[in-house]
Amino acid sequence: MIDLKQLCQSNNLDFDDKFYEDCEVFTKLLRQWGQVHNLTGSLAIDDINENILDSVYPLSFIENHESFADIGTGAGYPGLILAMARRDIKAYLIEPRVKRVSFLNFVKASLKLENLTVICNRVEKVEDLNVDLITSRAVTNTNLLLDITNNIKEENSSYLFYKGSLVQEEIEQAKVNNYTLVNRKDRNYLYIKGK
Ligand SMILES: C[S@@+](CC[C@H](N)C(=O)[O-])C[C@H]1O[C@@H](n2cnc3c(N)ncnc32)[C@H](O)[C@@H]1O
Repeated sequence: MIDLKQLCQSNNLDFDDKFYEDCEVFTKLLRQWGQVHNLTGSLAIDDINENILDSVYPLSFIENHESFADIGTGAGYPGLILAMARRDIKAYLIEPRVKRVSFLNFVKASLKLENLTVICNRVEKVEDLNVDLITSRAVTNTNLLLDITNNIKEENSSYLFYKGSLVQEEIEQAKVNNYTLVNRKDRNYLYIKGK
């Protein structure tokens, strides 16, 4: 089994001990809830650690943001993990499926994540929210993501989309400018800067 701290450090990421303790609680709860409810894919520890690393990896290259909203957080990747890693940033998780929202709220309460708000809705129906970073993994293509998040963006919002091999086609289709593309294994992180 690969230790999460070692995994993060070998990727030039370091967090305080509290983050790793929180990840242990998250992992335990995910494995408990995941056996009963259909929350996510693999519940193997190594896969959970890899998903945690995938979630926080962009913290090594993105700018500082005051708030972010994660679209379609599911069982927690990447938005819940980002909120655990950066308790100083206001975090919103937008997820319409009730069981997944119950799990996210249970983790929020267990870890006393005061920076976190979980919204049970589809993003296009969310009102009165504007954030300066919008994140999403495995929900829909870039063009559609930009479209359905129009109501929660600020004038200069940035975007961080966790993409796979189709990222270049998506960039062209969505006519994206001013972006950074960072690759790690099969993951392509598409960071579209608002300013
Ligand atoms: C394949 S799961 C991905 C979950 C998580 N982001 C991950 O990478 O493991 C897609 C999630 O997006 C949510 N979703 C789908 N359409 C959405 C929408 N319009 N607004 C917010 N969430 C949405 C689904 O309920 C589901 O939990």
